[in-house]
Amino acid sequence: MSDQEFDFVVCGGGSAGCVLANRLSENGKYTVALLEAGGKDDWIWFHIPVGYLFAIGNPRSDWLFRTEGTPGLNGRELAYPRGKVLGGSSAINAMIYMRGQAADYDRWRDMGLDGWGWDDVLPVFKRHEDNWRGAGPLHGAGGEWRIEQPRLRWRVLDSFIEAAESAGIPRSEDFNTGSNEGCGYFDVNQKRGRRWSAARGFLRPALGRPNLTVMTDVLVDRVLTEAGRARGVGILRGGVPGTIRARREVILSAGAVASPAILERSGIGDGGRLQSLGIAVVRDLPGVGANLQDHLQLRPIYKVANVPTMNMLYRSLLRRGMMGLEYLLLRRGALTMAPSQLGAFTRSSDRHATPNLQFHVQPLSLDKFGDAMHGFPAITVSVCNLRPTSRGSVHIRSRDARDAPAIAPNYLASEEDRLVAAESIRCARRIMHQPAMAGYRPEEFRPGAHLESDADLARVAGDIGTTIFHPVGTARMGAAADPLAVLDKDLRVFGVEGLRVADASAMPFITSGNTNSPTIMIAEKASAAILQHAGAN
Ligand SMILES: Cc1cc2nc3c(=O)[nH]c(=O)nc-3n(C[C@H](O)[C@H](O)[C@H](O)COP(=O)(O)OP(=O)(O)OC[C@H]3O[C@@H](n4cnc5c(N)ncnc54)[C@H](O)[C@@H]3O)c2cc1C
Repeated sequence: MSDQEFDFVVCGGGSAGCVLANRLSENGKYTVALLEAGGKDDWIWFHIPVGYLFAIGNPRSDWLFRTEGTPGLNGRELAYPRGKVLGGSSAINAMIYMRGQAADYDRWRDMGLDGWGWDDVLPVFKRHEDNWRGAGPLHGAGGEWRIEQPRLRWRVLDSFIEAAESAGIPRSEDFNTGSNEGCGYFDVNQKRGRRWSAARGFLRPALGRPNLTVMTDVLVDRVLTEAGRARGVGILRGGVPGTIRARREVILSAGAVASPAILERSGIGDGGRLQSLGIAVVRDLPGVGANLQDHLQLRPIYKVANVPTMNMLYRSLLRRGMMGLEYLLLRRGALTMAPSQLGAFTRSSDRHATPNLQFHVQPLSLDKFGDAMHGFPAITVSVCNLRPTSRGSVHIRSRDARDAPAIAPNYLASEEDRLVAAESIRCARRIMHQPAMAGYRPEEFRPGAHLESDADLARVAGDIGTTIFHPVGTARMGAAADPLAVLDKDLRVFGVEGLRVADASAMPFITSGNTNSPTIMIAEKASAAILQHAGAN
């Protein structure tokens, strides 16, 4: 392939990459290439919300990564889904709109990252928002990122809100105010019953611009550097090597699994590790691929009676037909359903100043996503520790871009995380034992009411825990003196000119909630910093 040259080369067309492609091409002054390893989002299940059921675990849409065996999960390996298509993980995710807590961003600011406090990022969230509430002090309207209320309610979930209230968790009308404490239905990234991915929201409006080139089925191998400066990228297109040159900057937005892998293949990472793979060291940055954080969801399942759940509705062919018809005619009903509709945020103990648990309550149950639903009526009261203290890693196994990296999430490695796991199962039980649920005769199917001690609950957490799909932190921002920092506050890779990482990898600490919209905010701030720098040069 002959060399092509652009001002900016954006690697990865996911949540962050779609925002970067839009913003960097907006003023028409610069040429931009967006390189995506997956294909176009031209499959119906990228747009009908329940499509995640078919997209996760499917090579058409998912990288099909697997984790290493994890000691805290009693040796289990997990499927680790990541979107592989324009829109990235936002094309297959659960669509929950969540910013996190004000305290998350204030913590980033307080570690020396000026410009990342809640007061700094709130205007960024608002600017691209098109919230069903309209514009106000906390929300924006008219932007690219559409946010709606779910189009379906369930009696059993309404009762759960009442139960949470009597267990001391107040009702929440809005999880995105800076405090997400409370219980209520999640807002979702949908528009009139269709998924609203980053490709839909940010990329599609920019596609007609003559200065934006989108290339799909292009695997970025590594960043090409000359004298400490990024000059372009080496790619594989249909297995054929090629080069795309960057006049100004290369921006990695391949996500928290792939961005650190591209850095390592480029000679940017822990020097010793790179040398052992025969890779020449361009910059010794031991934080590359370290600091992996993710939310581990524990999935207590309760059998229930006297109330509809998806398990039973889905078994009936007639009901399924009706669901299809309802969607076609009204864009309503079960096909618009995000997997988790109801949320609750609370504290597992007084040790925490703000909620450290998030519940995702689902009117269905299954052994794991991809499996059939159980043949009995049940709900799942999934709960995760929002601020885990365990840290994992993502590292390449070889120099070959086609080899999947080794993902070691290291869940439940710390005593604190095991304690929170035990507390969170008890918290689920406390809510399910409230009078509002009594009419459904809830019966704990998993993990099992006989397990009560901290040690037993922590062990069984390892049996029922799985990812809630939020890996972050593998090329994190930090102060220059911080030995594990990879990026400065403007997302520039330390010691390599013309190279930034702008995606979920950049988070120093995981946000207390779902990570898609925080990643989109990061991409907005990266775009502003890149344009400012370009304007000054
Ligand atoms: C199943 C699932 C459910 C989730 N549910 C929610 C939710 O409800 N709400 C929420 O807020 N968050 C959710 N998340 C998390 C959220 O979607 C991610 O945090 C977010 O999408 C991360 O954005 P990103 O830009 O960092 O990476 P991604 O969106 O994953 O984008 C990375 C892109 O880079 C491409 N790429 C990777 N390697 C290369 C390469 N070498 N060359 C070229 N391209 C490459 C990928 O194909 C992909 O398109 C979920 C995630 C998943 C997977």
